Amino acid sequence: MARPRPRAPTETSPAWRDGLVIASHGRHCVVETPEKERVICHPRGKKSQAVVGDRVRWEASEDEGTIEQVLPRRNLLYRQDEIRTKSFAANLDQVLILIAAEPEFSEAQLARSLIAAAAEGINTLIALNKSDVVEPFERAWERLAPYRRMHHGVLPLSLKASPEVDRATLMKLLAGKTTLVLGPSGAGKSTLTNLLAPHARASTAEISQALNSGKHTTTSTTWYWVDDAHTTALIDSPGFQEFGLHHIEPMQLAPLMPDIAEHAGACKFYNCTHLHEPGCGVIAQVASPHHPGGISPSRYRIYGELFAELSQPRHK
Ligand SMILES: Nc1nc2c(ncn2[C@@H]2O[C@H](COP(=O)(O)OP(=O)(O)OP(=O)(O)O)[C@@H](O)[C@H]2O)c(=O)[nH]1
Ligand SMILES: [Zn+2]
Repeated sequence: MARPRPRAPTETSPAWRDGLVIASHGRHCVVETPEKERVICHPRGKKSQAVVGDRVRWEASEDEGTIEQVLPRRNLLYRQDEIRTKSFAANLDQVLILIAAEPEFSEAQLARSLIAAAAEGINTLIALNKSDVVEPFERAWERLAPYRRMHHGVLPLSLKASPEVDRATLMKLLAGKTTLVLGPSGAGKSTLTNLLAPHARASTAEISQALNSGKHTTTSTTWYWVDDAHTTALIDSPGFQEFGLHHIEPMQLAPLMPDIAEHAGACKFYNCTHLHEPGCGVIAQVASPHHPGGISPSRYRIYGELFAELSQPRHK
C-alpha cells in the first residue's frame, strides 16, 4: 500500500498528538500517549522512522496511527556494520551494561559498547551479575580490573541470591532516569527487568503479541516503566553480540577510551595513532612486568584491533 509523501519538519496539524515510542518491531511501533494509552503506529515514509525512546507527533486513523514527526533527539545509540545501521534507542540518560560471572563475557564486546555510548556522550554503568557463582565471579572481577579503575567502576550483583538488596542498589542508580540495559544472552537482563518492572513486562508482552499477530519473536526493543508515576524507565534491547562501530573513525577511538586518552597528550606527534610511533605516550604506559599498573595489555590490544577494523575501506 502506497503511503502519502512525508511532510516537512516545520509542518504541523491540530490533529497531531504527542507520544512516546515504547516498542518497535521492524517498521511498526507502539506509541504511548500522555494519557497512557497505547497505539500501534506506522511511519509515514522514511523520515518518520522512529525508534524506542523517541518523542513523536502522531495522528490517529481508526484504531491505529501514523507517525507524522519524530521530535529532535538528545542522542541515539546505534551500531553499524559493513552492511547496515541499527538503532538501539534514543534520548537515553544512561546505559547499563549487564554482564555475568557465567557465561564468560567478551571484553571486546564490553569495550565496543562503552565506546559507542561515549561517542554519543551517554553515561555508562557496568554491573557484574551472579556473584553467588563464586569462582567464575572472582575470575570475571579480576578481568574487569581496568574497568573498575576507569571512571565507571563496576557494580557487583546477585539478582537471584540477593534480589531485594540489588533492587535497592539499582533503584538509587536508576531513579528518575531512562536507562538502556545491554548485555550478552544469559547475563540476567530478563531477571533484572522482572525484578524492577514485573507489571510492565507482562503488559508489554501483550502488546508485542498484538504487533506480531501471534508470531513468536523476542528480537525487539522494549520500554518498561519501573514506577507508576512514570519517571523511571528501563529499555531492553537485543544486539549486544554484534556491536559494529563502523560509524566511528579510527582516530576518534583513543579519545573515546579513557585509559588510553589519559596518556595521549604525552605523544611526540599530535596525530599519533599509538600503534608504532616513536615517543608515543600511550605505548610507554602499556603495563608490563616492569611497569605494573599501566594501561591493561588487553585494553591496548582491543584498541589496536578496533583501529585496524575501522581503517578498512568502507562500503557505502
Ligand atoms: N546463579 C545465578 N543465576 C542467575 C542470576 N541471575 C540470573 N540468573 C540465571 O541466569 C539465567 C539467565 O538469566 P536471564 O535473566 O534469562 O538472562 P537474559 O540476559 O535475559 O538472557 P536472554 O534472554 O538469553 O537474553 C537464568 O537461568 C537465571 O535464572 C544470579 O544472580 N545468580
Ligand atoms: Zn601515541
